[in-house]
Amino acid sequence: MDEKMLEEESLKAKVLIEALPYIRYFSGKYVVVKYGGSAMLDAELQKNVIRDVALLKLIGMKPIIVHGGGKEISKWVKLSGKEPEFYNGLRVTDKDTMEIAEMVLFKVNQELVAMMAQQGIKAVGLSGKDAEMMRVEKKEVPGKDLGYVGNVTEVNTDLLEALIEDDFVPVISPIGLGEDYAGYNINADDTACAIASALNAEKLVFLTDIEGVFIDPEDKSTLISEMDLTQAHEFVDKGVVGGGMLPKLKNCIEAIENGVARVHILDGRLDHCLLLEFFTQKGIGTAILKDPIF
Ligand SMILES: Nc1ncnc2c1ncn2[C@@H]1O[C@H](COP(=O)(O)OP(=O)(O)O)[C@@H](O)[C@H]1O
Ligand SMILES: CC(=O)N[C@@H](CCC(=O)OP(=O)(O)O)C(=O)O
Repeated sequence: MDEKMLEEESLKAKVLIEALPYIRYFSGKYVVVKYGGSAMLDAELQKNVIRDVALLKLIGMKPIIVHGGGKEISKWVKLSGKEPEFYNGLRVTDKDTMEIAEMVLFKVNQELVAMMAQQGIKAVGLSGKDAEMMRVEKKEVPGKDLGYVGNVTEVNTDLLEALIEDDFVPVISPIGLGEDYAGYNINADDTACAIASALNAEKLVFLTDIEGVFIDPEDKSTLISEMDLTQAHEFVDKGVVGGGMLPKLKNCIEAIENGVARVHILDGRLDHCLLLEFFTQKGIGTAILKDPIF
């Protein structure tokens, strides 16, 4: 080996050593990864994300994937001749749209399951209907009927825990079982928050299409790398965050208040974002933590 090669190999060894305390800490713990549709840009990127999740599993963590697919659902709604409609970030879901959403989410789910298999990991695709895992009530908002949109009322973790105990990785789609036993469309961030809370997960990671939470999204120097609950509440109340980031940050707060130890918002378009977040001292994106940061 020449000197340059030796230097490169030694750098790899250093990376592994830096990862050691994190591997030890997270081993055996539940980590929920919310993989949003906006971060599923192409097959190569999806493969990288899935490979990272496979690695987390192989070194002893208990990962659970909750996926979205909003963009893909909108594509198929348009192909059916309708215009997708959203109200406060939630899809207005009539019966036909629900049928499309269930078909599309099943397809996305099974693609992710197959990609996990390609990495040698046994993954199982589930929706909230399986074993009544996620029960929902119809979401009521003043002045608008959202149709088949659900609020999670109960998560039954028995099936999840049994699967994980048997070494399977659950891949969950954001569909819940209604009081009328029909399928309901749930926002995927809400789904991830509900699952992570019910499992008391050590970590919940949102993979999205922006580097993290910004004070001003137009000014990249204003990225917040860590915030505590007080700051997160302030950001929501003072309207610092808007768009899709607002419900996401509210979910982060709810997850922490429900016992999830740490929540992260990362740019899922960045290659190996999960590894960079889990195994480096500085991490990437925005971390929301329970206790004040000194
Ligand atoms: N202060 C902010 N910091 C970061 N993102 C913000 C902020 N305010 C609004 N946003 C918007 O929130 C979006 C992320 O939410 P969303 O599109 O719902 O993601 P996903 O589809 O992954 O769930 C970003 O692309 C950005 O345009
Ligand atoms: C009620 C509601 O809005 N449901 C979402 C579910 C999918 C989702 O949230 O996907 P992303 O994470 O990719 O946005 C929808 O129909 O788009």
